[in-house]
Amino acid sequence: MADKIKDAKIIFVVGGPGSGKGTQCEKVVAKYGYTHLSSGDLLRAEVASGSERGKTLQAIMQKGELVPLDTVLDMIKDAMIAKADVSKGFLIDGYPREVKQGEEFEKKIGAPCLLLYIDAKGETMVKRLMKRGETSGRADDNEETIKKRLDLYYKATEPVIAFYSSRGIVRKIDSELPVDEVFGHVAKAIDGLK
Ligand SMILES: Nc1ncnc2c1ncn2[C@@H]1O[C@H](COP(=O)(O)OP(=O)(O)O)[C@@H](O)[C@H]1O
Ligand SMILES: Nc1ncnc2c1ncn2[C@H]1C[C@H](O)[C@@H](COP(=O)(O)OP(=O)(O)O)O1
Ligand SMILES: [Mg+2]
Repeated sequence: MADKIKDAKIIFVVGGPGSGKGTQCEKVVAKYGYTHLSSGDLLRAEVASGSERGKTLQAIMQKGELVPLDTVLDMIKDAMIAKADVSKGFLIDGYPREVKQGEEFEKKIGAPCLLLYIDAKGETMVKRLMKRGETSGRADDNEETIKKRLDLYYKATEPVIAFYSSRGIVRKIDSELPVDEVFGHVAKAIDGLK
């Protein structure tokens, strides 16, 4: 596994709920042709399959909690293996959500060359998620769950940024700006990779 993807770039995309991770990843795919793997999308696909495991996952996500590490890491790993031969780069969106997830990813898969830290104010994220909730159909885009997701983000996920900062691979992106301007900064960070 590590062999198969050793030439592909691995980029972690980290930020609070509603910060704009998915929006920026879509644009990176369009411009650079990287493979976008969103942990949340992979989990929602499992829920949509109607499997027993999906039912368990749905209950956790509806509460705004994190699903077990092994479940989400296995899903990402399988998805990476499926694309390993054709992919020049992987955008890992929504993972790691806690330091332990980053450590396990590196043990089982490999090291990231860049962490895009998509940064928006708490109040901005809440506003965007409430708006997204009008049409997303997502069980977690409601006021009560949004609050829990934000709390968990500050508690569990922000330390991830500090952890990788010491390695010098974090690029902080101001996601308060209009989408295309945010993308300008994202593209600069990616163009800076060798
Ligand atoms: N820079 C931005 N300015 C305004 N709205 C944005 C911006 N980035 C994302 N959004 C909107 O905010 C919502 C959440 O974005 P999304 O990409 O789904 O975030 P995440 O994947 O981080 O939860 C979406 O409705 C999206 O259209
Ligand atoms: N890496 C991960 N570890 C544990 N749970 C995760 C996870 N990624 C996603 N989940 C679960 C819990 C999240 O609240 C839910 C939705 O995730 P998401 O789609 O990445 O949200 P968003 O894009 O709004 O930040 O799925
Ligand atoms: Mg998303």
